Amino acid sequence: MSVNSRIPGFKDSTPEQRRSVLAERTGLAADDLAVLRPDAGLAVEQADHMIENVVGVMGIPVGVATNFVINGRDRLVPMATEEPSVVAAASNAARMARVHGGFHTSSTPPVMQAQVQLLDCTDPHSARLRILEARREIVDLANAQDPMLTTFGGGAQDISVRIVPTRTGVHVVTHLHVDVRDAMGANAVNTMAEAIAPRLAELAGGRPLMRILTNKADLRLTRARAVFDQDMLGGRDVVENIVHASALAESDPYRAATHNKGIMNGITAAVLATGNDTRAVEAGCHSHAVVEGAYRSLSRFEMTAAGDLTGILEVPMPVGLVGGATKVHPVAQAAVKVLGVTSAIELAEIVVAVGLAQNLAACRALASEGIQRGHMSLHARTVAASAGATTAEMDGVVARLIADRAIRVDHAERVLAELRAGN
Ligand SMILES: CC(C)(COP(=O)([O-])OP(=O)([O-])OC[C@H]1O[C@@H](n2cnc3c(N)ncnc32)[C@H](O)[C@@H]1OP(=O)([O-])[O-])[C@@H](O)C(=O)NCCC(=O)NCCSC(=O)C[C@@](C)(O)CC(=O)[O-]
Ligand SMILES: NC(=O)C1=CN([C@@H]2O[C@H](COP(=O)(O)OP(=O)(O)OC[C@H]3O[C@@H](n4cnc5c(N)ncnc54)[C@H](OP(=O)(O)O)[C@@H]3O)[C@@H](O)[C@H]2O)C=CC1
Repeated sequence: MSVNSRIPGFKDSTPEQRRSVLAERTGLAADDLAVLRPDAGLAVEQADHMIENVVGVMGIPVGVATNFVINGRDRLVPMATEEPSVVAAASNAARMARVHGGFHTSSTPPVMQAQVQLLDCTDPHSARLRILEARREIVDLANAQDPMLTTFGGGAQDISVRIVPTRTGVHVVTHLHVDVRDAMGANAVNTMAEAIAPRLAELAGGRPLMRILTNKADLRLTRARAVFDQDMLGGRDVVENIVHASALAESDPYRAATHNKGIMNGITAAVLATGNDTRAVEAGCHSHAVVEGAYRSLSRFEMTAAGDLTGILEVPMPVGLVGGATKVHPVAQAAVKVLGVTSAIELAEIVVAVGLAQNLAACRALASEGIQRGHMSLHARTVAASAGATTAEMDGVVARLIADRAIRVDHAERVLAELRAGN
């Protein structure tokens, strides 16, 4: 179903009103979104089947970013995060990209890599070639572990072998390249790694040790690109300043760390909402930011010939639609339905587009009025709640905090006391 992701005023509705607008815009039945209701969500009994020693469930806010157009299709994007202004920022940037066609994405095939570490090889360079000569045998042995994956058109495709000098000697490290289709793929490739390790050790004349995927999933890349409107950004000066901000993040690891955190604000929120492995995605993105030994920004912004701003982001994006928590967490299931995705690649491309949008919104704020106006005015609600404001008191306290330009808990407590005393 084609969605219209442009919902002006969505921000001023109540959660219940937003859920009904969401159902209407996506064509989903109310039941599909029932898990988002306050009395629903993940039950403790369900959680007890997901992790160990369960004692309860922790609720995380789930918002929906609006305005996204990705490869010509409108998307409403569920985002799970505790941080104020993140969902607003993503929606804001998507609005600025919309006028120039929104986001355009692409991906490599979903190839994950497992590593098998071999120690004590007396002739590591010859060992490497002996392993490569047995490529077909190793790939077939790996595929014998997961025949289902091959029926989906996936499975082990290739191997590569690296010689890694370490302080405990030279290690021969074999990478098994596995197309995991719509899975995130960690369990699948780890099983294959354990299965091929003995044969690799025999070929190399070494001892196998680590048999595990690498989260530096640089054969599973997803890219997003967009043009953001000069006028909506605030004019040519703002465009030029964002390019300066990008240039610093490309050259300075101190700035790059926060620039990339801004990207992950969007990526991690969308990954969490769909029940995917946020740690795997973050490890992949941050390891991908190291280029020629230096940690740099993951994205880049340039000015177009027309004076608008174009941004690109290319990162590993190991997310799945089958397996992991995605299939068992009810809210993740609802999020996947709202997204309307049917493949892991489709999900990955939406996630990376959100990361680019998040990055742009932050850089635009920083390159113009500064981050605090927007961020803190939304953070004021959290401050008011920390001071004990009820829902009925919230708007009054927030308005005073912003008017007094004092978005602090101690001031919120004073304001609350005044309001309650009838002043
Ligand atoms: C916060 C805004 C969006 C306000 O920006 P604004 O211009 O005051 O917003 P507006 O009222 O003009 O609304 C513009 C659009 O923003 C969205 N929007 C606006 N308000 C809301 C809201 N309440 N709820 C939901 N959506 C909202 C919404 O899409 C709206 O348009 P609509 O769709 O309604 O036609 C802007 O100032 C902004 O994007 N700031 C950036 C905030 C940010 O990046 N937050 C992330 C946390 S800071 C951080 O950790 C990252 C950082 C900064 O360190 C990274 C880095 O250093 O690079
Ligand atoms: N990042 C990390 O370092 C690590 C992460 N993990 C965890 O591993 C989990 C993800 O691993 P993953 O292998 O995806 O989990 P699963 O094993 O749960 O799911 C993958 C399996 O789903 C089946 N499947 C069904 N349909 C498809 C399809 N269309 N495409 C692909 N597979 C399909 C296949 O199994 P079959 O062929 O048997 O049907 C496949 O092996 C996450 O929970 C993650 O947290 C675990 C270890 C380390």
